[in-house]
Amino acid sequence: MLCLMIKLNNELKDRKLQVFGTNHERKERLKKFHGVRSNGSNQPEIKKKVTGSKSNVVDKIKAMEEKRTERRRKMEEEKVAKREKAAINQARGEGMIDIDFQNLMETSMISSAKAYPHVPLNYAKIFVCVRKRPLFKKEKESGQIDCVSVANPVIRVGEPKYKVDGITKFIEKHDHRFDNVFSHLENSEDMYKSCIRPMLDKLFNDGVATIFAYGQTGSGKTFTMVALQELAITDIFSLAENDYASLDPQVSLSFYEIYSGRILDLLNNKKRLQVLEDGSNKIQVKGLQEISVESEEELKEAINYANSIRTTKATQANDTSSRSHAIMCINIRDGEGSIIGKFLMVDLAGSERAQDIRSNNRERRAEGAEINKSLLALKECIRALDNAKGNKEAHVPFRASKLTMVLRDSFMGTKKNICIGMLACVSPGYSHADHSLNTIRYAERLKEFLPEEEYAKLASESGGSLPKAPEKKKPKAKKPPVPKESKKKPTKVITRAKWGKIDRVKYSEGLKPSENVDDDDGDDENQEDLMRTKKGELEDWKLLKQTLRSGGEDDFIPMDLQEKADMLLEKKEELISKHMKYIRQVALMLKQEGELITQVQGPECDEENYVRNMRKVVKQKLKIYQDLDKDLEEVDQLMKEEEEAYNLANAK
Ligand SMILES: Nc1ncnc2c1ncn2[C@@H]1O[C@H](COP(=O)(O)OP(=O)(O)OP(=O)(O)O)[C@@H](O)[C@H]1O
Repeated sequence: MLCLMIKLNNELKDRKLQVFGTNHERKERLKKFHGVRSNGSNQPEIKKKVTGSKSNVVDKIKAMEEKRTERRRKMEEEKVAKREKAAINQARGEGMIDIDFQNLMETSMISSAKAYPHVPLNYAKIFVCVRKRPLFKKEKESGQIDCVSVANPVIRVGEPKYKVDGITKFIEKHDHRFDNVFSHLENSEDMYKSCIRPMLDKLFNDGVATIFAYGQTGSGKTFTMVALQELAITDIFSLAENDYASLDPQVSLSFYEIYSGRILDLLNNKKRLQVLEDGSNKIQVKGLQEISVESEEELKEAINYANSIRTTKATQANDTSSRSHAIMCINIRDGEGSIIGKFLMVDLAGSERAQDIRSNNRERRAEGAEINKSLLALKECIRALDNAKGNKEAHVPFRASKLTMVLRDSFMGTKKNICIGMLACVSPGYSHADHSLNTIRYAERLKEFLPEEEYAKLASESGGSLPKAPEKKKPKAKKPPVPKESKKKPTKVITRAKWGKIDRVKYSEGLKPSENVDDDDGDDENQEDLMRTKKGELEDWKLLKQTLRSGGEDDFIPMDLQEKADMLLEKKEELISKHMKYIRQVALMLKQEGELITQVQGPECDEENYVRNMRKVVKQKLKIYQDLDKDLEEVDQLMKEEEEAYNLANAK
């Protein structure tokens, strides 16, 4: 053992190796020096290992380099493709578009191959359609991308978004199904054929057909309504003169707008009207003019005129943005003058105006609050009607807003054939995606839609086809017609329109339109109706708020602000009408004062009479101004409260 150790030590020393450790360790050290593996083989174990790993690393590096080159090649290709696309966009006159989003959007569009033919909408009492307007040149120039695609009855909004990393772009797709949807390639005639034409027979058969156009400013509501009106008028006259000639139908028109809670007659110098509910629960727009028309041209001219004087304001989206709800009502009366059918087309104010309730301008806030309330009320009325499934006892909260109040007959009148159509209009630009989605969601909540299989069956039975022709450019809107006063042929005007029989008054050139209307101020019966109307409005609005709250739909509405804005608007209206009444009274008193002065300065010089009567006048005036001051103080206080509610809502 010792000998072995000495031998091993010597060998180790000869080879300049270290001599510590056990004999086994010494032997291993020597073996290692001679390149002998511990299993006894002569294979250079370690050497091989080193050589193997080196080749792996080289392979890996090579693969990585290849990948990098491929990645660079792809990036370069993408850059070139982007440059090419940008050049194409530029050549088309389109602005600086985000090419990534443009590419993503193009691959996210719904395929029109999936589209069903449009279904004629006489199968439903309530129908809801969506129309997408084309992207305008100036929108393309400003870098807008089309984010809306259509495959009837589905509409898809692609919402451009960033992932949480804040860099990666993606498109969130939102698909929604309706009764019919129309792409920008389809024109108003396509829409008319399936949506409006099927309901016109109802107008001659104890029916009320009401069409609404809903959507954001500039989405094409007025464009659609005007085109549909023109087409409908031609057919209404054709039906009246041919199919239903035996009824001796008479066509008449009324046209008014609701702006900031005020009802203004568009056929009578925007005269302010009142909506009142009488003792027998009939809703009347007091003093509304109804013009009896003899021909298609006369009707179109009157409608053009009314459309041209609507309350509008230029916005970024639209040169003439409507701030009011416009209600066109064509009445069909039989030879006796009784109404046999009504056709209403309601061009609603821009839906995003409802958000003006948060504006920093009080007037805009008041407009916004009113629009908000009326659009919510409209939604609830249509929904209630859909849920009622024909149950006449079901409560429809039509009194909740002026808009729904004047449309009572559209929801629950005595007519047999009621039909409601909602045409939701959307703008295609991606910066409007939010608004387009809001419009679509509003429209979607109005009714329950047919399951896809049933729709498919209906569509295949209808035999309709999907028109693809690009929309022809419509001629510019006609100039407002010559005011009625200077028209050569006098038109018949019907005052005090009633739902039943009417009394006709010849419209003469010398007569100012306002002279046709009664002034009901100070009328006791009127006051009673007014109180009833206000009470009904408050009750239904309260009910509507409860419904919204229970459905979790009031989260986004600053209800306190809405309440205060409503109260302020109401009080302001009351104040102004009182003030006007006082001015008339004071004017009478001034006349009386003048007479008293003349008398006291005259030869009779009855001073006692002068003093006695002047004191009466002064007392009356003091009372009037005290009353006025009280109302002014209330309005002042409400303005402060409304301002506080606004600050609170915006602080949330
Ligand atoms: N389908 C369409 N095809 C071609 N042009 C359209 C279409 N829809 C709308 N337009 C054009 O878009 C512009 C805005 O349309 P329109 O006035 O109808 O919008 P709106 O929704 O009524 O807006 P507002 O609520 O502000 O009144 C108009 O110049 C109109 O001619």
